[in-house]
Amino acid sequence: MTQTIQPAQGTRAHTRTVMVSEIFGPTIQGEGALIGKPTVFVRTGGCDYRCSWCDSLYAVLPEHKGEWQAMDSAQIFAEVRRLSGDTPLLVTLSGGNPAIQPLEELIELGHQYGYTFAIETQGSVAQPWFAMLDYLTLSPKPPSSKQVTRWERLERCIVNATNTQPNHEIQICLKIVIFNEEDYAYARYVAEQYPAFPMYLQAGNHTPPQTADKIDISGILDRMDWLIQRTIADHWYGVTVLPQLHTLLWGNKRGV
Ligand SMILES: C[S@@+](CC[C@H](N)C(=O)[O-])C[C@H]1O[C@@H](n2cnc3c(N)ncnc32)[C@H](O)[C@@H]1O
Ligand SMILES: Nc1nc2[nH]cc(C(=O)O)c2c(=O)[nH]1
Ligand code: SF4
Ligand SMILES: [Mg+2]
Repeated sequence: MTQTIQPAQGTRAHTRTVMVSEIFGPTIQGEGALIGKPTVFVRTGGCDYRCSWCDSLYAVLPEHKGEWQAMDSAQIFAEVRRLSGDTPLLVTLSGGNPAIQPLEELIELGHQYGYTFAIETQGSVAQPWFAMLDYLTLSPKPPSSKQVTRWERLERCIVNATNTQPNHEIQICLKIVIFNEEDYAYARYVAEQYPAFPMYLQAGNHTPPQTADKIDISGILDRMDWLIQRTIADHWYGVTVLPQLHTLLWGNKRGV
């Protein structure tokens, strides 16, 4: 799409705001490659997907827009600094889909103060600023989500992320939520396409906030047990199988 709105004369393009659903932490990263690491989350509002089992619909659906706030990077970073007691740490950008927000300035600002940045995104929107990230988690959605993967877009995310400055390194991984055999087959396919990237399989939570009042931890652990047996039966030893640690600890609670 061509840019139709030009900033007014004298207006710096960097005043673009980010739609924010919540900023919280420090807590631990509960998922994937950085599981257990202290982090502050910046959760943006708005998503181009509607996963059937999404656990963060309050950051996805337009009816929650009234709860979101348009913030500039200085405001977001001030809140990150306040929460972290001015001590640099890992900032995790999630959502919604954070890739539809202008986050490059926040990353640039945070880097100046020693903060590092990870993003969680489904790989449906590629941004040039992915190359500025320290960690990129691509979480393409399996059939149970009822979303359709645009493979060329996932590929574009990787191309953009690897187009780094000479002195910068980014770690890329894949994380796929699994509910059933079809999802598992999808994950096998993705791993085959991208053998260079570590693959994390995440046991799905079938009781996200909108579908049940109470979380079914033993059901999630049963699914994880099945998933472990499934990978071992296939001799798939390069994979890592994980739960959502925050879900085991704190259930469907928000802001943790
Ligand atoms: C809420 S999403 C936000 C970031 C981005 N939209 C994405 O999906 O990667 C963050 C992570 O939570 C995972 N997730 C969402 N709902 C889940 C559920 N019910 N069980 C397990 N993981 C879930 C997503 O697959 C994604 O890896
Ligand atoms: N502790 C914790 N870890 C997480 N990892 C990914 C999350 C997300 O919603 O993106 C999340 C979250 O909401 N909380
Ligand atoms: S892509 Fe992520 S935030 Fe969007 S609906 Fe799916 S799980 Fe939720
Ligand atoms: Mg979550």
